[in-house]
Amino acid sequence: MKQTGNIVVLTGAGISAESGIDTFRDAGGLWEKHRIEDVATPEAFARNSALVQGFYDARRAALDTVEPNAAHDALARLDARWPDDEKHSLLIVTQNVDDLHERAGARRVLHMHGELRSALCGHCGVRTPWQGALADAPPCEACGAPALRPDVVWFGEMPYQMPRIYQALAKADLFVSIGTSGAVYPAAGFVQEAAAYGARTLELNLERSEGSHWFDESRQGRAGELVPAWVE
Ligand SMILES: CC(C)NC(=O)[C@H](Cc1c[nH]c2ccccc12)NC(=O)[C@H](CCCC/N=C(/NCCC(=O)O)S[C@H]1O[C@H](COP(=O)(O)OP(=O)(O)OC[C@H]2O[C@@H](n3cnc4c(N)ncnc43)[C@H](O)[C@@H]2O)[C@@H](O)[C@H]1O)NC(=O)OCc1ccccc1
Ligand SMILES: [Zn+2]
Repeated sequence: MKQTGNIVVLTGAGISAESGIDTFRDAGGLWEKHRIEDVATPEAFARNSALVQGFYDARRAALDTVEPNAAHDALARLDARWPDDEKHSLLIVTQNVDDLHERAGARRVLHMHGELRSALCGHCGVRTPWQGALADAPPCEACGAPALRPDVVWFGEMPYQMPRIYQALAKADLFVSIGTSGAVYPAAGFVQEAAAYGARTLELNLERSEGSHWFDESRQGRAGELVPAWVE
């Protein structure tokens, strides 16, 4: 059995569910209230930017009403004690656009689908930390274009930092997936990528995900219990 030195953790909406943030596909989830095509594609933004800005402004505002939960805290503890040297590394790749990993104290976090607390200029690409609404945003400070949009990856757009993610998957000894349904690519394909390079693969999820059969082991339950138990 390969010694566990290099760990990649993939998280999805399920890890933030116990903090009170809606998931996407569960009953009453975001995609029940909004059609993906209407709020999470570049075409939707071009068609009706006010609707899309409103969707993300509401989610950004909701961040002030929630706190990290025991699963975020446990990953932050792992991040604090796991070495970072030629034999050890840890990367938390999240599909989530919330800031709960960082608020729990985790540092080695990569937001592959972007962040609510950031604005992206659609004209010059400059990113600006953003707290309030974007609906009535001023023009971009860098280029003056009225083109500020949520700094999130929409369907059909390339996720962020893919080369860094594939690099980490290629050297991973252990790949752990937490709170994700495995319905959205390329994230849903990471387990196969890691397994192809010989990593052990573990799923921690409320129910078996669409890609559950790709994992060496799948544990069902709430992240708030499963993750602290796994980390300790
Ligand atoms: C719908 C799907 C079929 N479509 C795609 O995958 C598309 C198209 C596609 C690409 N490749 C393919 C291959 C096959 C088929 C389709 C495709 N992918 C794309 O468009 C991607 C971009 C996709 C990103 C879109 N943006 C998001 N988010 C940001 C915005 C926003 O947040 O609004 S996706 C968004 O939805 C996904 C939601 O999934 P989950 O997080 O898993 O949430 P979900 O609700 O589904 O599940 C929650 C799970 O938690 C569990 N759970 C619930 N409570 C708990 C609990 N308490 N504890 C534990 N578990 C729990 C539940 O049981 C459940 O299993 C996340 O990724 C999330 O970020 N871009 C792209 O492909 O670019 C080109 C490319 C790429 C690479 C190389 C070359 C070219
Ligand atoms: Zn600009």
